[in-house]
Amino acid sequence: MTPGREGPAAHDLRCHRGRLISVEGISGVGKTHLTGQLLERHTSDGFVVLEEFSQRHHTDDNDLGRDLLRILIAAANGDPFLRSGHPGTETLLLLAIKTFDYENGSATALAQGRTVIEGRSVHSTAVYQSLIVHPDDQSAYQHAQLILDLAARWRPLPDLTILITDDMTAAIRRAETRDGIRYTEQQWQLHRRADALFGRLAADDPQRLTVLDRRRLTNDQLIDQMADHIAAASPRCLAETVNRTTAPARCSQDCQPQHAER
Ligand SMILES: Nc1ncnc2c1ncn2[C@@H]1O[C@H](COP(=O)(O)OP(=O)(O)O)[C@@H](O)[C@H]1O
Ligand SMILES: Cc1cn([C@H]2C[C@H](O)[C@@H](COP(=O)(O)OP(=O)(O)O)O2)c(=O)[nH]c1=O
Repeated sequence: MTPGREGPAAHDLRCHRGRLISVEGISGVGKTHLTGQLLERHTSDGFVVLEEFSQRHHTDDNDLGRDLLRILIAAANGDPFLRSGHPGTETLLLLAIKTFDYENGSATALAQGRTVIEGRSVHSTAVYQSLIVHPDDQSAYQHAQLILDLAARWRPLPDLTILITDDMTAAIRRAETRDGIRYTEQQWQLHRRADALFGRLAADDPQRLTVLDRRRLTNDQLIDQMADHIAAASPRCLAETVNRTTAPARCSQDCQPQHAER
């Protein structure tokens, strides 16, 4: 340690764990498709993919995260937005699932230096749960920040969130075709608000959230840019800061702080 200093300043901390990445965006935007193609092209990069939230990728594996998801889906009685009428309970269970993902799988993979990609992570919970609770967009936005802040107290936020965007109608129609369903007007409205709220959260935190717009990029460009952004992402050892409040740093188990190179 440098004489006369008590320790490294927060901005001097560097992390040795792997990168924690999430892929977010409204239904049908291509998260699963693009992540699959990314993995096919980067087989040697040691990526670990988690898609715990997905109701379509739901399997019978016996673990706590999937058990919690099963309970949520059963209680929601077919509602694609997992609404059982108890939004606080749902939100805490969804955050419990994401904390479980971290404790059960991601933490070990990250400690081994591997890159973990979460298909939908805490930003999805923040967006959809706050929209359900708050009919007005400003209150929903503030509530989303609270949910992110709460999440960051229990597990690290992703080092990088890739937000895939597209024409909203085209994306939702793809999800309808894929799932063989038709969303109601009220559900379309929720997708519309989710699209806007994801965008607002991304505009607030451009260092953490990168927007890739399918309207402006070819498929190959999208996948290349996802790979480039992931390669450039740095694992964060710093205390997570959301909405100007500081949650405890959660990376002490994953990495050793050291002096940054100057
Ligand atoms: N670039 C693409 N080319 C062909 N099909 C695509 C493409 N992107 C998405 N799709 C299809 O559109 C549907 C929605 O994409 P998906 O990746 O499942 O979205 P998400 O995971 O974001 O909900 C799927 O049936 C998928 O196969
Ligand atoms: C994570 C999360 C998802 N959802 C909704 C959004 C999506 O409609 C659905 C997620 O299902 P998923 O299978 O991940 O959808 P997609 O691949 O189409 O993006 O659950 C919530 O309502 N609340 C949440 O906290």
